[in-house]
Amino acid sequence: MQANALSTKKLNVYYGEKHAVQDVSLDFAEKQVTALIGPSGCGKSTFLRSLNRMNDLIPSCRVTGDIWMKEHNINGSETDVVALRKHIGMVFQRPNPFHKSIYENIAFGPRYHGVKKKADLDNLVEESLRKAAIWDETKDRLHKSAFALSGGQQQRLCIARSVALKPDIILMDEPTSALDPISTSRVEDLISELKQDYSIVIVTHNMHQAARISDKTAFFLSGHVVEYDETDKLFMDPSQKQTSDYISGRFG
Ligand SMILES: Nc1ncnc2c1ncn2[C@@H]1O[C@H](COP(=O)(O)OP(=O)(O)OP(=O)(O)O)[C@@H](O)[C@H]1O
Repeated sequence: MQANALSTKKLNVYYGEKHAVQDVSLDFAEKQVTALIGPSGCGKSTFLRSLNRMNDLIPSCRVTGDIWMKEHNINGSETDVVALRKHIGMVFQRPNPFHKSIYENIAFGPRYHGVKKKADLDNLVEESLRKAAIWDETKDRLHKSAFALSGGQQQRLCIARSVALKPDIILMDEPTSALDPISTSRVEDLISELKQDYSIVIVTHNMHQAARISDKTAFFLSGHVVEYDETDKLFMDPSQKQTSDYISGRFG
């Protein structure tokens, strides 16, 4: 049986009185892509952001329940969230490179975490850009601004920035929704390659995308998980009527 990279047990998320995520228990297998789908406002992003404690940054937000990474429950006050986010990286909907050079976008995080030698940083920059399939497009302009890259290239740079910290898990919140079809296809190919080394959890509104790139899919509705299964099974033979109504476009 495949080991889990991360598991939630009865995870609940509240914004003040609003109960946005309700009793969600999910296991994310190592080196697999798991897609979170569901209509707007059903709690996918809120759930995703809980997994690396990004919701801590929202004052009204409260998260209860367990998030297990190996034998550690990371949803506790003793968790060092900066160190945690090194293990669980995040890529956002809109590419958000730093106002720095391509090289510095990658080197910044590892340097902060203690990699000081230039040769080590050079290697890490190249390795990360290669892993994110953007080395060939950037190798001759590493010291130019990241903002000179196209949107699709910036998103692959952001993935490289995440990879440079050698995470175990990469969370992606609609990473292609701001991209054109060709850039989307490149990022999808990249996700399929990255799963050889990383466990990936991706929120997507695009059901074709979920079907193309994920191994497992969770269907969220009104803060609950209605169904969680192998992607092929969930799309071809869902066990819940709400799932079949959603994937056939009857609502959402
Ligand atoms: N910072 C916040 N403060 C208060 N309520 C919030 C906040 N962020 C999200 N919510 C509410 O929590 C619920 C879940 O939102 P969330 O963004 O997680 O849904 P989603 O499924 O990711 O939606 P979408 O697909 O539109 O991004 C919604 O009702 C939303 O209005």
